[in-house]
Formats: sequence, structure tokens, C-alpha cells
Amino acid sequence: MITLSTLQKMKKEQQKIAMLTCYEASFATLLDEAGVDILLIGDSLGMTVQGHFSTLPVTLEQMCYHTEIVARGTKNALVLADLSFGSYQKSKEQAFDSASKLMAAGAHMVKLEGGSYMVETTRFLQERGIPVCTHLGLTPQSVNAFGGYKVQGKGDSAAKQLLEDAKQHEQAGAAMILMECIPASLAKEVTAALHCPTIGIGAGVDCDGQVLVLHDMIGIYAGKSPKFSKNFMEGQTSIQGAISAYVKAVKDGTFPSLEHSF
Ligand SMILES: Nc1nc(=O)c2c([nH]1)NC[C@@H]1CN(c3ccc(C(=O)N[C@@H](CCC(=O)O)C(=O)O)cc3)CN21
Ligand SMILES: CC(C)C(=O)C(=O)O
Ligand SMILES: [Mg+2]
Repeated sequence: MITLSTLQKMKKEQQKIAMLTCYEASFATLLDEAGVDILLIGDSLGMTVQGHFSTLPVTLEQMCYHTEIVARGTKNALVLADLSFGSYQKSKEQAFDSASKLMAAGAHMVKLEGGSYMVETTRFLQERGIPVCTHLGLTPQSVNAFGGYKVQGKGDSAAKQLLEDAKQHEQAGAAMILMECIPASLAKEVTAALHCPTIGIGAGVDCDGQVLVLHDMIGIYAGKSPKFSKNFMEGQTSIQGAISAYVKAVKDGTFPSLEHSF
């Protein structure tokens, strides 16, 4: 079983962490058996499974349902679940109520999106026994504020702010930091500055681990996949083969290459 201490050990020993999104039991078993370290029940299911244009319409009840059916198919991997939009931003108490439901559904850790204003929420959950992953950079629940899915952390002051946010969340007890769609050089700097593991998506090869959306990496997403994702079905004859190729590419540091980075 992968636990928090496994992940810390992997960072220390420079073994890369392979993570994928997963929304249901059959894929959970397949990914688990292929050696994926962390299964993320991402609110991206609003786009991949439900066909919405953003992650905003996803409800906490839906996240709990998907967490339950992923957890049921998982033996070894760590199960990480996204807090849905509106289920944690109001107060740290609201966040605890929502996170506790995801934990009861089978999550081992919850992920929240946010910068400095979320630090006290991270602390509140962590102190109450809920491991937290903080998602920084392109936080998709803020797509309307960003004006689109755009690269974040560009320029000195944005980079400095992101590094500061990461350090503050770590100090507040975050077990892991996930960085999305930021310059590779910044993600490298953050990874070196932290003791906890970092996971990147569109954040370059120097994070402690990588994540992709499952539907992008097997080439079945109906919308347009981001530039940083890669279709691992190319050259493979089965989904199992594609998943194994992804795990291997993350572990040996050949994914992401420069064409999948910013
Ligand atoms: N299928 C899918 N894959 C994802 O990676 C993903 C989701 N859905 N849903 C939730 C968020 C949204 N994400 C996205 C979506 C689009 C871009 C995108 O199109 N980015 C531009 C770069 C823009 C720029 O250069 O500033 C690109 O061309 O990739 C990025 C992240 C990542 N997440
Ligand atoms: C893109 C990943 C990191 C995510 O948050 C999701 O799948 O919802
Ligand atoms: Mg998400």
C-alpha cells in the first residue's frame, strides 16, 4: 500500500511518482495493477465523463460517488480526491465537512485549489487528520477569473507568489503540492525548495511526480486535449500497454519532454 511515508521516501530517493486520474472501478484495478502510484478522482470528470466545458458544475455528491467506486477497485495505490467547486471555499469548517465525506467514501487524501487564502484551510484539515494536496498554478475552478486555461506563474512577481504559496501550504502541513501549467523552471525551483513531494501537469520534468488526465493519455477525450498531455496509445495495442508505457516514461524521466512543457 502506498502511504504518505512511501511518497516522502520516493522524493528523498528520487524515484518519480506516477499519478493518473481515474473515475471508476475497472480502470482503478487496471491502473493499480500497472503500477500507478496515485489515482486521482479529479473534478475533470465534469469535462471527460459529463461533457461540461469546465469543472464548475461537478457536485460533492458526484465526487463522493466516484471516489467510492474507484476505492473499491484499488488495492495498492493511494486514492486522492478533488474537493469540488463550492464545497470548501466558504470556510475551513465547510471544507472539513466536505473533506470528511470524501474520506468516508474511501479517499486517503483530498486536493483543494488555492493560493495563500487557502493556507488556513490546509492547516485546519491537516490538524484534524485529513492529508491535503494543494493545487497551484492553473487552478481550473478559477477558469473564469483567469479568462481561459492559460499558463500561470509567468513573470517574476507571479513566480515569487507561487513559490511563497507553496512554502506556506507546506508549513501549514500540506502532504503534497500539485502544480499545473506553469514554466518548467519555476516548478523545478519549487520542487527543490520543498520537503514534501510535488506533482506536475504541464509543469516540466523536474517535479517529483507527474499526473495526466486518463482520457487524454489514451486519446479518448471528446474535447481538445491540452498541449502538455500526450497520447500514450500511439505504438501500443492495448490500454494496459499505454498505461505501462506512461508509468515507465514517468519513472525514467522521459515524460514530459520539452514539447509537453512550458
Ligand atoms: N481532458 C482534460 N484534460 C486536462 O488536462 C484537464 C481537464 N480535462 N479538465 C480540467 C483541467 C483543465 N485543463 C486545461 C485545459 C486546457 C488547457 C489548454 O488548452 N491550454 C493551452 C495553453 C494556453 C497557453 O499557452 O497559455 C494549450 O494549448 O494547451 C490547459 C489545461 C487541465 N485539466
Ligand atoms: C488535472 C488534474 C490535476 C485535476 O485536478 C483533475 O483531473 O481534476
Ligand atoms: Mg481537479
